[in-house]
Amino acid sequence: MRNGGTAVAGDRPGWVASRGGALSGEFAVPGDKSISHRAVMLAALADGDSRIDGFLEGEDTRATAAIFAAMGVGIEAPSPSCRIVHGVGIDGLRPPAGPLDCGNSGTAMRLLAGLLAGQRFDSELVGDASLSQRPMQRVAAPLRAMGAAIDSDDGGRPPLRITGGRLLRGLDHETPVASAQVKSAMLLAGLYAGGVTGVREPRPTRDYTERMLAAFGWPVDFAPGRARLDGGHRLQARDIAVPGDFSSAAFFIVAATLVPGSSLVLRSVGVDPRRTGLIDALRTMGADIRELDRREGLCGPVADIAVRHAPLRGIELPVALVADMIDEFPVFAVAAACASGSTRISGAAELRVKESDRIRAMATGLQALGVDVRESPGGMRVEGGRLRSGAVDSLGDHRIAMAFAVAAQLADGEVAIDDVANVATSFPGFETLAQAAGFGLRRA
Ligand SMILES: O=C(O)C1=C[C@@H](OP(=O)(O)O)[C@@H](O)[C@H](O)C1
Ligand SMILES: C=C(OP(=O)(O)O)C(=O)O
Repeated sequence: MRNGGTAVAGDRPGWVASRGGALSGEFAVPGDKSISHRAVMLAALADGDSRIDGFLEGEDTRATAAIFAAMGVGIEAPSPSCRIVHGVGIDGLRPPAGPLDCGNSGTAMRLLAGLLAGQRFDSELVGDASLSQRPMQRVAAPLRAMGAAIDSDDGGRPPLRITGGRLLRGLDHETPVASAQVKSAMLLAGLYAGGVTGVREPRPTRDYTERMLAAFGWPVDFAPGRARLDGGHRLQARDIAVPGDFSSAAFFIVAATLVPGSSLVLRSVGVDPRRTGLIDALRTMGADIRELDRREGLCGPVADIAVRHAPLRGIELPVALVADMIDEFPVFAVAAACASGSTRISGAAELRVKESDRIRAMATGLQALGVDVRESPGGMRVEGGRLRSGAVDSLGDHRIAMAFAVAAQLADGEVAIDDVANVATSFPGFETLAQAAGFGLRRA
């Protein structure tokens, strides 16, 4: 992790990626990032010990675990991807000795802003260079309306300084952007608030916070696009099995779809509809993707995903799918670049405030590989065609780096991808898994 925005020389490892061959194999991707963050948070605040299996050993989720350890929560790691969390109870967190470092993770910072607003002690949330540029006003403003004291810089960016000991009151809030992070921040503050906290969203987003709070015994009333809870309850420890992260599986789903002769099975992936808009989009374009052995999990259905190569044709992406594939646009842009005809993405301006400006990063990188791409404020138009060799900058964004590793599997020559260290924030072991599946990929 690069702390406090101080990237040091030699801290920009890169890849050289090129056509491998048909992709094959049956394997699992690491645990879901969103669920792993929430599992640590709720288990920390619960009464009793919780075991988390399938925990994502990524830098983002390890940062969250380290933050709770810094607030007095005992967390054991008996084996990789397993955590035993000794919950301290809803009011049991202790004041941290210094700033709490969220690293690269917007989810950690925004959810913790809500949770820490309700504590009796002061705290400060900091992040790396990328996170320090991301908008926090979207959580700070409604939390202040609940009575929280949160200080940021003039532009509403981190660090966030939170004054403890405030009496919070419930708020009925309509979020202007569809954001599970904003909704979750409100709900976590609502645990400590008097009265009812309600959130309504312009489009439904992932409801993991709601489902998991309910599973830990806190009464929550929720349906797609809305959630309500009141303060004054307690959380009971429980075990959590984290499914594979659909957003990590997405790189293999697109790669196997695009590379002729490919056939892959990805085991035990979370396929909740609020996450799988990419499957709907790719199927409309002609993809051959099947869900096998679908079973119910705590956070929605889990399935094995079978993908075979199929030629794609461009589409006008329905805006209704945007929130359900919000983290998949980098790799979706690659699918669009390899489809026949043009693909139009709109209504996705949120992509500009992720780990990088993902519209700009994908448009620039694809143009460097000879693709005809035109940016718009809320998306882009991509003309499908051949990809040639070239050099692209991931801008330190994990999903941009992995998306271009996929693009290289279709390119006419080598693709040099700069600044890939942050792949470890969400997908530790990507390189090894990708090589084993047949990717042409090596360290620069
Ligand atoms: O709640 C979550 O775990 C997440 C919500 C999404 O962010 P927004 O809430 O900003 O859309 C997503 O992009 C992020 O990777 C994880
Ligand atoms: C946007 C992402 O994560 P976060 O907001 O937690 O940094 C992501 O993983 O693509």
